Amino acid sequence: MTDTLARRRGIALVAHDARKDDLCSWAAANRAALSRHRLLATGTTGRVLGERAGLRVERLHSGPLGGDQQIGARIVEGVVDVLIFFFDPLGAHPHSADVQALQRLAALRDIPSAYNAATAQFLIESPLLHADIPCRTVSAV
Ligand SMILES: O=C(CO)COP(=O)(O)O
Repeated sequence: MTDTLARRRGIALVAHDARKDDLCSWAAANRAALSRHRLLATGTTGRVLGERAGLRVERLHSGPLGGDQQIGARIVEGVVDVLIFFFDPLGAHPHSADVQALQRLAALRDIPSAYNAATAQFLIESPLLHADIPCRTVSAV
């Protein structure tokens, strides 16, 4: 299938502060592939992706202010096909309950999810992203 026929997916991008450099580097390296999709992100992540990777991103609220929950709601609404969440495995966060809830919904709804660049690369290169079939196998929970 050619790129022009590639299906447009909803890709949610989130990074904790300690991982924003990693996410921006990964996103900049994959800018062409990412820009074919509908991107949404928590507030600060969306801003830095725009500034540093040149991507057009729908920005929700900042994570600690409810952005993770907004991404979770978008998952439930069915507009997120892929979650890329570079969380900080070494730090404590005041909104860790929201982070857990987002990860739980992603698991519940069978959303392909990446928590690091290695897995994100698998997802962005997956033929599933470009095929006219659902990314997930669970259609209704
Ligand atoms: O805290 C976050 C995810 O839990 C990310 O939020 P920001 O993108 O606003 O920094």
